[in-house]
Amino acid sequence: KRAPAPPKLDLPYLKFEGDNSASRYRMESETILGRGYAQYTKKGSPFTMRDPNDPERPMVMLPAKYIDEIKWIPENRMSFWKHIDKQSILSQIGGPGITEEVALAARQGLNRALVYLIEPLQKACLASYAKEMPSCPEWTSMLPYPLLIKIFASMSACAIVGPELGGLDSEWQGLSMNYVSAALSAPSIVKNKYPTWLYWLSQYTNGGVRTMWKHRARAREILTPVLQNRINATEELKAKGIKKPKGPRKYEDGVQWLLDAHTAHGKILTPDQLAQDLFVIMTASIHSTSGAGLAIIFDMLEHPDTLSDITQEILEVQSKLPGGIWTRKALGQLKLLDSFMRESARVHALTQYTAAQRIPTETWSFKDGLTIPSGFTMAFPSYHHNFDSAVHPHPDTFNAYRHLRKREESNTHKFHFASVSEDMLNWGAGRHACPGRFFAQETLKLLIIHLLAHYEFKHEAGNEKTPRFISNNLFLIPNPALPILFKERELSL
Ligand code: HEM
Repeated sequence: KRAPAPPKLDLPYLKFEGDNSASRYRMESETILGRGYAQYTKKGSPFTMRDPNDPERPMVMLPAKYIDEIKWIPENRMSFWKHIDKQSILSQIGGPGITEEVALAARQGLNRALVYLIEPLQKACLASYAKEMPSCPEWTSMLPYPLLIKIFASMSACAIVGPELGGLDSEWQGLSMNYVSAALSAPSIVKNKYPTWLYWLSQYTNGGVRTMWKHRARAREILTPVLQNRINATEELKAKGIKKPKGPRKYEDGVQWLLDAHTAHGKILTPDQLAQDLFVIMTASIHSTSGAGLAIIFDMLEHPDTLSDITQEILEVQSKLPGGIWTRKALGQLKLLDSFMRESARVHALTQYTAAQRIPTETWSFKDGLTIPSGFTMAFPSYHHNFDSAVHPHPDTFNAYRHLRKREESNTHKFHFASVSEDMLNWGAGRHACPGRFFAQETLKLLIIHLLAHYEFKHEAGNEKTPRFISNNLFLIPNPALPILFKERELSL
């Protein structure tokens, strides 16, 4: 029996004149979003357009004024995870899904421990550069994106699985990266080949999905002793009557934080659940952070005028660091670099045209009467919000000092790269606002410090017309296939 057709929405529906095909949306959805923003959102009204993840229901684009009303509504009424499921169907084919414990582990465990993690992250960053970056005494052409992925992955492994598994050539590194690429490519193949009610079959018949299940099983095996170590360490503290130790515990890593989060919710963490939770953290973090990093590099090439000031700022802070070891406080002093990173995030919206996507699980009415039936995806057009002159004066100018000036003039605690604020919706909002954003901020800074200190980089002649950014449905992705020239330099930091 067919499900009843979803209700019709009494809201303007925007589409392309003439060719209104799915492939046109893939390349040009920004045009419709831009039109809708100018005509409706900017004036405080919603509009709808095709939802690339739902052929039956359009997506509702909301003005920013509605965000406060939904940002703290619990997940079971206003779901972010259902949006992720619609987008990637991962959890329907045996892949990992976001859970309360994953969010809690990142929000509390990771963010509290971040202050202790900077030194190991710096070491992992340097070791990974030494391994992955080819020698380049002369200008040498390279693809920066795979490099960024490898370096960020090895930095995050040291934080996520800790010392036993996080090493550079560890089995975990290869396994988890292979899992993430299978998990990113398998869903679209399954979506194209199977009807929704046969998705479950893909674990037996589809090579990519089978690979995911194989990696999940192996991860379960290698995580079993690591989890036991964390359980033992927690028991030891308990036996000594220590509830909250001063300073870092024996283990401060994803395995420990997930164990803490499960315990806090009265749940037992199994090795299989641990594998899934770690994989979802990696899936959420690797390409998003590497993409933001690549966008920053492209912007540094496009707007080199502030690079000498940024390098000078790094030199000044670094010169006062004992042993050249960075701390969270010292990274926080890189205010111009931070402002540059936030400006890059403003103009490229951290790779997504929309933010704070939510699906109401029951009919939802806003205070002014706007009513959205369950199952429809609502989102905020964050990219166009970033280019609204009422939000950011002279929005078409890339101004590396923009957010630094705002910090100086109004509030030093706001407008950092990782700040969630009304002027930038990229990190989402409320209970689901990205809990990994501070980690992304600090890892990107460490990565960029090393890059600026040891390399010059420039575009290759002849590729001026190659697009720097590519639109894909509601994503804006820095071109991963654009090579850049690198050359080693001696700038002593
Ligand atoms: C530049 C890099 C990143 C970007 C652009 C990004 C972006 C986002 C966005 C837009 C959301 C949804 C927020 C909302 O709708 O309110 C989100 C959620 C999430 N992110 Fe990130 N993220 C990044 C890095 C990371 C990292 C490094 C981690 C983990 C270490 C992480 C873990 C998560 C998790 C677990 C959630 C779900 C939170 C929840 O549902 O409560 N992210 N991220």
